[in-house]
Amino acid sequence: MNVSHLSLAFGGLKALSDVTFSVAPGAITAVIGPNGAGKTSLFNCISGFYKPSEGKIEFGGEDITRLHPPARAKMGLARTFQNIALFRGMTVLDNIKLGRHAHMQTNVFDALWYFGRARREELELRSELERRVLDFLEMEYIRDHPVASLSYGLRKRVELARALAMQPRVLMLDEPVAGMNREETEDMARFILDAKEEWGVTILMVEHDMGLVMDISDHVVVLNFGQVIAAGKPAEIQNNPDVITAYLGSGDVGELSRRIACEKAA
Ligand SMILES: Nc1ncnc2c1ncn2[C@@H]1O[C@H](COP(=O)(O)OP(=O)(O)OP(=O)(O)O)[C@@H](O)[C@H]1O
Repeated sequence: MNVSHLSLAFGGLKALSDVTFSVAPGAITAVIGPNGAGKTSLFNCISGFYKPSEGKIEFGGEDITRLHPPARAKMGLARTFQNIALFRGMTVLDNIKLGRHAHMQTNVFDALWYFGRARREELELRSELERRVLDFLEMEYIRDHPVASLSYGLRKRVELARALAMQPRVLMLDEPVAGMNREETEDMARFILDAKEEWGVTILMVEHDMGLVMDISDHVVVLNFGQVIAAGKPAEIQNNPDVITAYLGSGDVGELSRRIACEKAA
């Protein structure tokens, strides 16, 4: 995926200015930056919820800048949300099944085309995939539990499962470990890495947890005031003076300096 010269304004406020970066296939790319830097705005432009005023987003060689979110999802762009967006009264499995709708045919001709054996085979394949996702995320034992009865960490995992069940080419994770305790964070880190390594999914994530970002990312893009101020490997980013300056005064600087101190001590 290539994002080029993307700009977005809310009235007089420039949320994004000339943002350019690439997401390498098969890698984990993280977008970081202090509060209000433009990370969520960037995610919303990429998934199609916001229309950028300038710039281009290419996905799999196609220009998707003007496509609606469902069309992008159909092309293999899946996302999770910062605040959990699940149907709380429904079971884990039913929530995961909702991911399939991105691939299901909706018009009459498509429905007729799929009628009968082909349709049944597709449904069987989907069930098999949902079973594999449940197994992969170690959630088989809660498949029939209502989402409302689950812990916060498990609910975040259901969101990941639903996105994976869309068989995405690129999975966008919006703050996947926000609000999680250490153990839940470690579990999620392992699942994200495995999604990349075992399922071959390309990952683009926004995350405040600097420890997670530095541990699992292949490439980090740093935003500040809507502009890219640095991009590179985690080790390069955490020693970049512009990044450290951008984080001064933000709540995340503590974690960043702790990481730098640990690297120096090692
Ligand atoms: N819908 C909106 N209307 C007006 N201004 C907005 C809107 N969404 C975001 N902004 C502004 O755009 C800027 C970038 O916000 P954004 O939410 O993208 O940053 P962020 O990096 O995701 O922040 P955080 O880490 O706090 O989630 C901020 O100044 C914010 O106030």
